Amino acid sequence: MKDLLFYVNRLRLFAGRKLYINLISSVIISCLESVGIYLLVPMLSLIGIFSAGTSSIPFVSGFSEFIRWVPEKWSLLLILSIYALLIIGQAVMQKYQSIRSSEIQQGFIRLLRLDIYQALLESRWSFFVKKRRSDFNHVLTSELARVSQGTVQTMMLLTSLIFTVIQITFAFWLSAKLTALVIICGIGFVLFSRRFVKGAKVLGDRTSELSQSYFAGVNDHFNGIKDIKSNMLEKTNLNWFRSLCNRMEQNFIQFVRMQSSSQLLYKSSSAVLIVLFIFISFEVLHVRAEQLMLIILIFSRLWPRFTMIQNNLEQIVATFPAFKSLTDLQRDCQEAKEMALLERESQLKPFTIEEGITCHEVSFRYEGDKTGYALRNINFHIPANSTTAFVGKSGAGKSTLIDILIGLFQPESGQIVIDGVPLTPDNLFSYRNSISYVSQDPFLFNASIRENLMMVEPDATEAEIWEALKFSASDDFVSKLPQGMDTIIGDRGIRLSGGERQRIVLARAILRKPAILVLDEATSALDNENEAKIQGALDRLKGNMTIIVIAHRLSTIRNADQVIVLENGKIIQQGGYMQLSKETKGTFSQLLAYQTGSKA
Ligand SMILES: Nc1ncnc2c1ncn2[C@@H]1O[C@H](COP(=O)(O)OP(=O)(O)OP(=O)(O)O)[C@@H](O)[C@H]1O
Repeated sequence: MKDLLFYVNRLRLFAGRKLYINLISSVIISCLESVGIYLLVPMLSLIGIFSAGTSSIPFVSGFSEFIRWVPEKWSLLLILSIYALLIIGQAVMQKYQSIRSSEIQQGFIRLLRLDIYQALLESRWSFFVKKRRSDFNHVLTSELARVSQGTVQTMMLLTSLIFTVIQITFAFWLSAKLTALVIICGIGFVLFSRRFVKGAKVLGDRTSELSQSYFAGVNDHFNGIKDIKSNMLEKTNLNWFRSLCNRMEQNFIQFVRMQSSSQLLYKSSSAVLIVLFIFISFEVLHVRAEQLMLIILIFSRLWPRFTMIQNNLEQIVATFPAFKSLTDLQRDCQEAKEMALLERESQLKPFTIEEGITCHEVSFRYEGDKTGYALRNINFHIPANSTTAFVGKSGAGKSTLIDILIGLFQPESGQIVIDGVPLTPDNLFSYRNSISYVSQDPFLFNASIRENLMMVEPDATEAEIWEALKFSASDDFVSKLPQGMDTIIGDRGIRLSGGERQRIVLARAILRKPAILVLDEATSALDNENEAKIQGALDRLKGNMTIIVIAHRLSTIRNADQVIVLENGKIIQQGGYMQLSKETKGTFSQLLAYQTGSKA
């Protein structure tokens, strides 16, 4: 409920004048409708259905006075024309009201989407390490749609309530006793329907859980489709999916069943109430026929509104979990926020490295990891424009150290110092903006090669792009593609081979002309020939750029200026390649022996 009110308030702040105009339109539409109903009495009495005694009804008496001034043969036409004008007026107002409503709704969805997307983009890397990606998809698609639906339902509820209050006021004016009777019955009904509202809440919670599992599952399955196929897991996954779909189907049917039962009870009890109402009005309260007719007309217009209020309430309650998911994610994002994008952009200053990067007494532990430190007391210096390679067995801490070096994680203790200045939130984004990072599993977008390259450097010239492609030994294969650089490469670059993907990502990294180039196993998918070409290109870059490499294949780091060997989160060896390869003991010589096939 608190979350819903928060979003309703946001809607109020966002839509402002439009929302108030809509609410005022609802008031006017309801008034026009009530006047239209009242006009039926003089109309029917002119036709001869009611006696002249109808003038005792409020408003009608005033109108009868007015009509007396009009020649008799025109009076019926006048009333009919006013009636038609009232209906046309209502229709025109309803048209603009529904256009405005959809403008408010769509604008509000856009606002929420942008808000959550920006908040996610601005969140720290550690936040993404903890969370499931599918949860973001789920909130951005399914839950956001439910939140917008819930907000609209709340607006509709408000409109229905305004309509109801106005109509009831008119009815009170007509006959206080009869209206009081109807309201008492209405209150009884609302109390009775509370259990349906509770049921809607339970089903709403379950819908949210199921749709979260659905998103997570589908996401996982299609990300891992190759493993599923190659391990013959299709049947297991299909069974899981089938069972989830069944549960979703049952949940939805249960919701509709509950809604239909509440409708059935509502309609049957309404019928009983109307019969009782008419009986009491005639036999006990001795109400006049025309008064009773007006009251019945007003309430027959109101019944669908009551049903709508009941439906709106159930649906709003069913969307409570979606409101909660959205506020939870927004709160988590807020906590994990690094800095507003705009602030960040204004802070980007040209960044160069004159002396080098120093890692001083850095220790790091993953959140909630009770097994210990991933890195402990790490110290080293990377001179500017040199090449440094990190090696070590799997799980030694190489990737974690790189994540700290590029500012994605903050060390638990110790610091990263650039040219004698510690890395702080003030210089972090300029520093990061000067880094090109190529990961083990590089990401390419489902777009053309040109678009993939230019997204990091929109002003790059054709010559610069080809130069980057040449550097990464990609120019040959790209020029042979059917559409050359404009060839679309599929999801994550699936239409390219692993080695081709790595080479395009390398070209993208180099196109930015970064101060620091970080290659995390970036050449692992290349054959010897292409690896040699890239090695040659990297050698040509030596002295112009600070290069940091993680390598499993030691042949790729022969020309590194220094090699740092990690084991269990600690530096155990450090020196030039030649120097370390001469040592007969230690991890480096073991790794070298495994790779050259000789015994350590
Ligand atoms: N997100 C995480 N949460 C908790 N622990 C993690 C996380 N990522 C890595 N670790 C742990 O931190 C340690 C260092 O991992 P890291 O990925 O840095 O090693 P690595 O040397 O890069 O390994 P590899 O060569 O296999 O990629 C390992 O013990 C690993 O289990």
